[in-house]
Amino acid sequence: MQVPSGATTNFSGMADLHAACVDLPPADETARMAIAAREATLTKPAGSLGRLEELTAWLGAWQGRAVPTLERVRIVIFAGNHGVVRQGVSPWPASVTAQMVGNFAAGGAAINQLARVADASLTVVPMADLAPTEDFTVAPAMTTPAFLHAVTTGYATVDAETDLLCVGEMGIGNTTAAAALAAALFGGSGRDWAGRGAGLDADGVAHKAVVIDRALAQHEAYRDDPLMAARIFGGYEMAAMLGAVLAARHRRIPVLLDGFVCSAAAAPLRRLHATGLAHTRLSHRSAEAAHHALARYMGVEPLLDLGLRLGEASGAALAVPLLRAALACHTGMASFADAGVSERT
Ligand SMILES: O=C(O)c1ccc[n+]([C@@H]2O[C@H](COP(=O)([O-])O)[C@@H](O)[C@H]2O)c1
Ligand SMILES: Cc1cc2nc[nH]c2cc1C
Repeated sequence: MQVPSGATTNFSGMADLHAACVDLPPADETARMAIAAREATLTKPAGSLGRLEELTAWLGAWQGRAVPTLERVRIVIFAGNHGVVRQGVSPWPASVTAQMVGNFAAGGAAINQLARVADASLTVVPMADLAPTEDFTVAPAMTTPAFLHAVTTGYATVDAETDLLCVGEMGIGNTTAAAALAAALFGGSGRDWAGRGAGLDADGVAHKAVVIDRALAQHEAYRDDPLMAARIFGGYEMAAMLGAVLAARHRRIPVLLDGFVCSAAAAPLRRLHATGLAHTRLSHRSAEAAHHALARYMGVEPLLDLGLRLGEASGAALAVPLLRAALACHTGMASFADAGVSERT
């Protein structure tokens, strides 16, 4: 694991953060056009590598390179605990969050194996010493300073020398936070957004939906304010993911989002700006039932659909070899002219 770099951006107020979320740099369209031009010369029918072609162009457009690279792939996992766990919304005790952070450090988690396969570095950032947020059925999950501090921490974790960032999380109870945040951002009730999380049964999911409905009724301030919604219903690790995805945008680093929780954490950027998540791709569709709807609201199409419901950036890590394959084709294939292959009539 690597030690995160120190803070370079400090969001001192919600207005500061809001400004950073709406004043966003665009991709490098010259690089995108150069990649499309080379793609058209390669020995295959135009478009026959499907979404792989678009992925190469996306990588290069955000890296600002006509020849994209995947030398420095970094996975960052943020961990946090949730006060709403006391409402009985998870089948696991909150202590598992810290225990899994220990497991990440010891190399024993799924993500340690997947990061190695992806040839990616892995950084784990425990948030707020793993103290829980407030129970958001009673009070906002975070105070404004605590929320901004968590966003700033996530922002500072992103190393500018990164070719691709994979973002993920660990936090018992956070599928409830993600579901409540999704409802706050896109509408609907607890029933629409509550799912099995880390293994609830049907009765548990029904109870989780009631808890979410109570929380939505408790708060008003989130309406039409996506950042306020993230403060009220999110968590420290979710705020940090928001900060990391935002930092990547300002540094023009392409991002692979992970599952349901990661998507909900990043979703305020989509609500605040039509192209707020253009530098990201959704790595997979989680088995969490509402991820399908959330992806649709966010206007993103998952790359993989493997029935994963783990979190900890596992889906993002699994999509890295797919990007490496796309890039290998783009950089390694011969052109029609070089290979002496006839072009179509
Ligand atoms: O992000 C997802 O798609 C996802 C789906 C199901 C479970 N999780 C993980 O499970 C934990 C949260 O589950 P729960 O039931 O305690 O809310 C948390 O550590 C997440 O990383 C994550
Ligand atoms: C064991 C365990 C591992 C996890 N990894 C991410 N979320 C998790 C939740 C649990 C319960």
